[in-house]
Amino acid sequence: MNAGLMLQQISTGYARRPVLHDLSLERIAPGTLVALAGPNAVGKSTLLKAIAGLHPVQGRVLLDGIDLARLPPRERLRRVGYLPQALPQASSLVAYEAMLSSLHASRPGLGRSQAEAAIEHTFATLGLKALALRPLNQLSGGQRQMIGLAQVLVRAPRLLLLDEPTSALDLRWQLLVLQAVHALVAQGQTLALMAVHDLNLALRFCQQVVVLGPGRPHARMLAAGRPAGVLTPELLRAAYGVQARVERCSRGHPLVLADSALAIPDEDPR
Ligand SMILES: Nc1ncnc2c1ncn2[C@@H]1O[C@H](COP(=O)(O)OP(=O)(O)OP(=O)(O)O)[C@@H](O)[C@H]1O
Repeated sequence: MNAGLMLQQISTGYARRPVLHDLSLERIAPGTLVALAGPNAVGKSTLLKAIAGLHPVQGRVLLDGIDLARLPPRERLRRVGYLPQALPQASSLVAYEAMLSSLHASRPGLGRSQAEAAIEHTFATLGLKALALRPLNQLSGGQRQMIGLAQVLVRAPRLLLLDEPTSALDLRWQLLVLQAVHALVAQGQTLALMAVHDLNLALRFCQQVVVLGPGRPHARMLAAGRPAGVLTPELLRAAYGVQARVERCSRGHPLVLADSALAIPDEDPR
C-alpha cells in the first residue's frame, strides 16, 4: 500500500538562502516517470540532492513507507540512484571499470556474470558499446554524461533521481536516454524523478510533472499532475515568465512553443 515516493513537509536550502519550505508531494507510484520542472535557480537540484540524502533537509522522504533518513548509507545507495548535474569525474578508469565500481558500490554481493550481463545490457540499451574500453578522461562531455547515466541505470535502483540528464546530449542521445529511462520505469519496479528544462521531453515521456515556481523567500510548488493537463500557457507564464502556447503537432501530441520572454518581475529571486 505504501509503495512509491512521498515527500512530507520538506524544507531545505543554504545558509541565509531558504530554497524550499514545507513542500509535500502525494505518493508517486513505482512505474512513474516524473519531470521536475521550473526556472533556473528555483531549487530543482537542491530538492534532488535533499531526497538523495546529500543535502540537509527537514521533513520526511518516504520510499515504500520507509523514511530514507533512517536507512544505513549502503542500503540507501542500493535503493536510490542519483545522477548529479555535474558531469562525472574525468578519471583514467575506462567506462567499463567505472560501471563495475558503481555496481559493486550499491550491490556488493552481485556475482561477476550477473554484473557483466547488467553492464552489457545497459551499454546496449544506450548504444554505448563502443565506449566500453575508453578512459573517461578521453571522452567528450556528452559521452561522459551518457556514461554517468549508465552508471546509475545499471544499478536499477528503486528510485532514480536524474538532474538534467540530457543537458549535454544531441537529439539522438536525448531520445535514447528518455527511451531507456522510460523502459526501465515501465517495468514497474522503479520510479524516476528527473529535473528537465525541455518541457517537450516531459510531455512526451513523463506520466507526471511537478512544477516549481519562483517566490520569496522560497520557491513554491505551482502544480503537479499529468503534463498535458499541467503545462498550460498560464502556468508557463507564472513559472518561467514567458508567453507560450501549447499546440498539437502533426501526430496529435502537445508541444510547448515559447514565443517571448516577459519583463522580469521585481520579485524574481534570482
Ligand atoms: N552551494 C550553494 N550555496 C548557496 N546557495 C546555493 C548553493 N547551491 C545553489 N544555491 C542557490 O540555491 C538556489 C537553488 O539552486 P538549484 O541549483 O537548486 O536550482 P535549480 O532549479 O536546479 O537551477 P538550474 O535549473 O539553473 O540548474 C539558487 O538560488 C542558487 O543560487
